[in-house]
Amino acid sequence: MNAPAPIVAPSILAADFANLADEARAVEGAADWLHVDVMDNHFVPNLTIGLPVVQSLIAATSLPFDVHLMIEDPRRWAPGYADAGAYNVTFHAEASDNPVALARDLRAAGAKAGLAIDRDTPIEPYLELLPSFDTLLIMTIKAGFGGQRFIPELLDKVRAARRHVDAGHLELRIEVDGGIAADTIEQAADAGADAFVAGTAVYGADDPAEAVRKLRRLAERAAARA
Ligand SMILES: O=C(CO)[C@H](O)[C@H](O)COP(=O)(O)O
Ligand SMILES: [Fe+2]
Repeated sequence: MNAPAPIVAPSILAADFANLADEARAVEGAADWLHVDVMDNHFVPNLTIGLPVVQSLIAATSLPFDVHLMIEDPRRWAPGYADAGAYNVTFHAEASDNPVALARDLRAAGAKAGLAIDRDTPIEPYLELLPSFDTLLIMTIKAGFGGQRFIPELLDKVRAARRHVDAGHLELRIEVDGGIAADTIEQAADAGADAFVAGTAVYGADDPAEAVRKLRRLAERAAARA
């Protein structure tokens, strides 16, 4: 495995929504990216925040934004997040009929392009698309809600993706999202993930920045073993 240094991305889904800017700033200096879950009450049953709030948050913090779009019709909405200055914009494979075209649009707008794979979607049909992407987000839960239990069986998709990425010498982050915490992050890193979203494990902790640092130490330890 040739994974680069691990990235930890706290998810503000688990933060206090009345104090989002402060919650974002609480992990500045510790986090690599800030993960923002955009849910539209159609692609998933939950509803969170949209572009105006993300624009304001981007202006309020220095962290690179990792936007996870759990929405229908991403071709209509995703480029707006790239235009707003998001570092990485990830949309779901299940919601897109032409993922490569949308990845091209996102890159043209100056963002990294991410493809997300939900719990029940096999990875194999998408492996050949990966050269068009910078990030592959593999859900380790069913997309839609924070605070769910990590599903270790889904790491088989991470292993398959890691084999493909390494064999093809692709420059692509393999990100896991859902139930990532001190007791699960090493399994995910061992499987080949090198970017880790954590909501509850960070914002449910007394010291969110220290929780991020601890997760990174565990991921680094696993990467060193590999
Ligand atoms: O995409 C998501 C849910 O669909 C969230 O990013 C994810 O749930 C993070 O929260 P937690 O770490 O609490 O599982
Ligand atoms: Fe997410």
